[in-house]
Amino acid sequence: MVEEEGWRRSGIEVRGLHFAYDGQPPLFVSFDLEVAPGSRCLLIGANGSGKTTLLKILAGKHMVGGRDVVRVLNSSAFHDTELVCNGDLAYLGGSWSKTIGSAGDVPLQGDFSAEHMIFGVEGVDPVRREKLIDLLDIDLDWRMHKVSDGQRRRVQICMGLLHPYKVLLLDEVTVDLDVVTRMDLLDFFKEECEQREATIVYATHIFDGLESWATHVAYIQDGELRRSAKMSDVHELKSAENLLSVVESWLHSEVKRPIEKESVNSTLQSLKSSPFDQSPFRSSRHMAYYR
Ligand SMILES: Nc1ncnc2c1ncn2[C@@H]1O[C@H](COP(=O)(O)OP(=O)(O)OP(=O)(O)O)[C@@H](O)[C@H]1O
Repeated sequence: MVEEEGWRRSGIEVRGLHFAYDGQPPLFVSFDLEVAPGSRCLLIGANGSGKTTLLKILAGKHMVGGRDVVRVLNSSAFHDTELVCNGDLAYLGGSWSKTIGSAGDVPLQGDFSAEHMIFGVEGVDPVRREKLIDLLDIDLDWRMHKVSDGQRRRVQICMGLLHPYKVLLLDEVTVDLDVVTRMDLLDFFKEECEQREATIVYATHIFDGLESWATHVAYIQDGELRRSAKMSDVHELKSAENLLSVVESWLHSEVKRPIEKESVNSTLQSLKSSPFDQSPFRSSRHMAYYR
């Protein structure tokens, strides 16, 4: 996905990533990924393929080897904590109570108002805040313990976007939104990428409207990057009806690969007894650190 000279100074770069959950076989082995600044990259894959794990690694939530393995905005995603603290790197995930971008760990289900939550985030440009409240159609009087899942999600998204991030990692956050809000939000993201050269990686299983929204696609299967391309270079899209049918065909072809599955098993077997076993990556995964 290298598009311009010097993009490494401000994009995402993953080089030789190794990662395994404690006691599990490796999920990522020598994994590489590049995302140029200003990209809107769809992260696609079957359930369990590793999307959430990858986004959390990009968000600096897992320690993975040295400073050069996962670089975001030319900093180490894990080691350079100011990336998150200053709002440059934002992560919006599925949980209501986990970290919300730079807003920290905030529970979103107590007896308090949406206004209390949103206005509690410090150092925010009031114009940007009004724009987001309007875009997400948030009633500031909502009591957070009485709202619907979709309304709570809107408040979560609003809080996560209050600071003008440079890199935004989205893990299926639009799933509870109604179609109008989802499309308005996608338009907002597009504007952010085009006007500020923000970079977005978006993991989703909902493909409506994404053919023209995304600039790039990264498709992973069992922790392996199978495709990484500009949307305009995905030749199947030219003949298929929509992105959904293309992704469907990719997922179907995964199931039809028994021989490769065998080879994955033998690869895992050989990894267990390979020098990787003694590598620093192995020891770092046994010290698995989770933020
Ligand atoms: N905390 C954990 N401990 C051990 N294994 C985990 C943990 N979280 C995820 N996994 C495993 O890692 C693999 C990748 O999971 P991950 O959540 O990254 O997949 P995903 O692509 O986001 O899936 P989905 O589309 O269902 O959200 C799965 O096999 C899963 O079982």
